[in-house]
Amino acid sequence: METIKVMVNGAPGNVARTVIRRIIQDPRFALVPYSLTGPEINEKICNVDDVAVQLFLPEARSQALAAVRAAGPEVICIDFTHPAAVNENAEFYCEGGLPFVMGTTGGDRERLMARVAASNISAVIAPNMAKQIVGFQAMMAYAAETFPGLFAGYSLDIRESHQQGKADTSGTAKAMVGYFNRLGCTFTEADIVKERDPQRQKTVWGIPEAHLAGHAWHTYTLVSDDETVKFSFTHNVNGREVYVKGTLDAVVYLHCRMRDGIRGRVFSMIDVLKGD
Ligand SMILES: NC(=O)C1=CN([C@@H]2O[C@H](COP(=O)(O)OP(=O)(O)OC[C@H]3O[C@@H](n4cnc5c(N)ncnc54)[C@H](OP(=O)(O)O)[C@@H]3O)[C@@H](O)[C@H]2O)C=CC1
Ligand SMILES: O=C(O)C1=N[C@H](C(=O)O)C[C@H](O)C1
Repeated sequence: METIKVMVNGAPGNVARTVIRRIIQDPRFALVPYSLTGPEINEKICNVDDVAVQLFLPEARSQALAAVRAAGPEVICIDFTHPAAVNENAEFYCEGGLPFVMGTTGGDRERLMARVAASNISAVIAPNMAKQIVGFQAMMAYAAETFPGLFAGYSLDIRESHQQGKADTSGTAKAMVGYFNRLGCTFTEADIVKERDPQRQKTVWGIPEAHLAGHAWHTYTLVSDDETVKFSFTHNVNGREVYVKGTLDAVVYLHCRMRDGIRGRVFSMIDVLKGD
């Protein structure tokens, strides 16, 4: 069986390390043991189980590219880094001819899409790789397309809680705003209520102490104008494992699309889930 070569960027960050650990164990993949890292990182190596991953600071991207090229052709990159790195990293992938799965949220998303469209590679870009949440997004997309204005007149409340270090508002919640708008709700991304205080997360939200450092809780609540009807949708994730399977599915999907000769295309996780 042919293995897919994969570079994971964002080590020693939480999601990157979790993804690396699974890739090492999965015979479908061969880890390219290099990782773009953040400006605050002093270590040169990130050890994951018995594999040493060499870290490259943002200013050492050209050395990283040379190392990746030496690993052979057709390397796919996975990006779980930082919102501030999204566009620069996308530039690195597009210039380097490296198809990529972008799990990192934030950055200038329009510029990100346009850069891929103008490039010689394709990418999977999605704010959430958890397949069951992607399925929920697909349901929302169907409802928005099929029943526009269904919830006109309803008030909407969106609340999300993540670990204290999360730099941006939930990308998943932002994506949901678009569906709710098409369903008739007046709401902007700025209206999303975000929680980053561990004390409140524990006492008000009931988030288990063990997961204060890594969780993603979201609730969307709709109430009719006369307050006689209420809908509530919740997805609460503890830990990081749920994102890994979807991410690896995305790598396989992207590998196949590149083999099909498709270039300059941005795929979503809904595309990956459908497997079209
Ligand atoms: N799509 C999805 O399903 C999911 C997406 N995410 C997203 O993934 C991203 C990472 O999340 P998480 O692992 O929890 O975050 P962490 O903060 O744990 O890890 C991010 C890592 O990226 C590093 N980094 C910062 N700048 C750069 C850069 N220029 N190039 C490479 N690496 C850099 C950070 O280093 P430093 O300490 O120096 O900043 C840190 O080590 C976030 O945007 C998050 O929202 C998370 C979970 C699921
Ligand atoms: O930072 C996180 O943890 C997560 N980020 C993504 C987002 O911003 O939506 C996905 C999930 O919520 C976890």
